[in-house]
Amino acid sequence: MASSIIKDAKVLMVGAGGIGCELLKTLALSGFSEIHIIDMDTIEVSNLNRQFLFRQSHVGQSKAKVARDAVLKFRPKINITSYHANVKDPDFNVDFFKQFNVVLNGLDNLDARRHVNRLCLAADVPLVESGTTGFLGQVTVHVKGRTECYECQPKPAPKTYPVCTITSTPSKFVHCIVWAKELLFSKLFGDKNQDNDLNVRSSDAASSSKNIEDIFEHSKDEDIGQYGKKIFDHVFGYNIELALSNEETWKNRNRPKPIYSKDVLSDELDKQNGDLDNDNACGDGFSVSAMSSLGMKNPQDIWSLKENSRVFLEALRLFFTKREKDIGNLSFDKDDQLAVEFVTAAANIRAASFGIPLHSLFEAKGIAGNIVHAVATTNAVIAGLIVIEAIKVLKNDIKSYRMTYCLEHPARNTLLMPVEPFEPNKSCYVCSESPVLLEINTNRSKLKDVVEKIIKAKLGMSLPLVMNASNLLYEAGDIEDDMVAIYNANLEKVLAELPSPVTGGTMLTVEDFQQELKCNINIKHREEFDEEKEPDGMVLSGWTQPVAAAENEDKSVSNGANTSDAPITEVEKSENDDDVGIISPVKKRKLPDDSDKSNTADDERHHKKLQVIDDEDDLVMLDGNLDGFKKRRVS
Ligand SMILES: Nc1ncnc2c1ncn2[C@@H]1O[C@H](COP(=O)(O)OP(=O)(O)OP(=O)(O)O)[C@@H](O)[C@H]1O
Ligand SMILES: [Zn+2]
Repeated sequence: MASSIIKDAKVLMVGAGGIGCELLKTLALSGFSEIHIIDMDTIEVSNLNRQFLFRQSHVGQSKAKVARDAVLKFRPKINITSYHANVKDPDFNVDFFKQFNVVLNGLDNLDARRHVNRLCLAADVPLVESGTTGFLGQVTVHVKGRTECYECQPKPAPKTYPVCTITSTPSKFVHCIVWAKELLFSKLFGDKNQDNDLNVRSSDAASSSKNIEDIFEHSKDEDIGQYGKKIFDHVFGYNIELALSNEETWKNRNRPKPIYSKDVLSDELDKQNGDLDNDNACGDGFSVSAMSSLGMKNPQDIWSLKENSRVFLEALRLFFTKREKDIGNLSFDKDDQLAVEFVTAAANIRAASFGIPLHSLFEAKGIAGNIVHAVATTNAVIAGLIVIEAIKVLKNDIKSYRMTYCLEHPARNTLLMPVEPFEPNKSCYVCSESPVLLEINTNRSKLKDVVEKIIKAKLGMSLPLVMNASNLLYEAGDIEDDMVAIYNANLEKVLAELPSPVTGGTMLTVEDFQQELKCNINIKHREEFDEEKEPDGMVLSGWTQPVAAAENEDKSVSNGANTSDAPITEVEKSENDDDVGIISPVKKRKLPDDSDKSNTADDERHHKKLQVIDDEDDLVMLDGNLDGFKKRRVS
């Protein structure tokens, strides 16, 4: 029988996807009887394999509503209110949040998570946050003033690669994918005005950039088969030869092998690549497919170099014959079959050239689309943990709160790793009152840089307003010229008044129109910056910088990485050989050492050897030889 704490609780769930479906079911079966659920999406066929409250007949309908109806069928007496809406809608404001005892997130992106975190802080409602990526998952508890908020630890930027690794010295398949998707694909089918580093290395040789442009340009009367081979030979043959001519580069590396179309496709040089007579069979729009036109069926097959070359040329031909109107506007989309085929083939040919193992279309698509396939069981485990933490929160049982990590490679039979939550980060720009400190050379830096680099990129404020006392210094959006002039004059005045060198400082207040967030930035003037360490000529502190281990954390926190614009070389966690199951929480959120004898009786209980405890306080205990930890845990 459910206790009254559970029965009387009013709960808000955000997200009715993979985690959300499991969570709604578990809440209902655990005795919760007042549940509100927000989800902005409609049901897609691809959701049905794991979002078990949905059926084929529901495709196209609101997730929140269908989830509600499905659960009411087996728990007809409880109240479930569904909202088919974005949680960022202004209707869901601080007052809306205040009516709930706890908020439970089952989201898939950083942006919405941050938004809910900030609203929970503003409304002073506890948040149980969650995420899964394949076999990995975690549940964390965030209670204002007691534990870290969701943003106390900065989320690391997506992994990026140096441009030269991508353009000249790939060593992993993922580098070839980035090259194929961000450089070659964009060059051929994307916006011609965009900068593109495709020829970065070859352009320092004799060839002028004019010539290079000409090569990629397709003139109307040029035979498309010939054009395809010309591109092929240029990027896989000529460019590689050019790169090889720089001996320095290859001193400690394996030399790549140039590949020309005539070598790979010698026996069919004059044969038409695809089956032209059968053109109608390969569809229109997103359904156009080089694989089907070439009679290739299994996306899990690893194609030979020859097959990749045929797919490359056929996909290119199909783009120019069937998708002509898209050319110039395309950016890579993992749901665009022809784009995935082209990128797979191009990445594989490049991989062959550099002696890197080839991959199937299925694998390449996962890497290119940063997809980690969802695992229904992980979602179910995580949903169960969310409910356990929610109950502790409702009981105000602070000592028992746990952040729990679901591991991919359980060590010593430990699938779940509970960790005590940490205290709020005193210099968190979201939940703490203390201002962020920004040091810049105020004679050189423009407010625009500050807004772009710090406020947008680091603080994640998208439509900011920057004030100095009551003077408006910056406002995002379309602003009249005379207003801009006034802002600039205000800014100059502020900067001119700044003491130099660093003393005092000036407080700017930043507000975000969209997210109910305000942040104070204390600006101080500084003359010199270390160009290597501080290339932006500005330093933001009073806010914990990402730590080395954060890279791994990204893997566990994900379930939808940052939705913000990614840099060109962005690549994320889907690459297999990086996914070796090292879970950062072990590194970052260190568990208490066995020798940490300052334990209370309660702590002692948590240091026992591995065992499963069937009371609701904890699931699995760890023994561990883990170093001491710096941050203080909530006690
Ligand atoms: N800002 C938002 N407001 C409301 N709901 C959101 C918001 N952002 C994400 N969601 C919802 O969170 C859910 C996340 O679920 P999940 O991670 O299973 O993703 P999915 O879109 O269902 O599946 P997949 O991305 O794997 O195809 C989705 O149903 C999505 O609509
Ligand atoms: Zn915080």
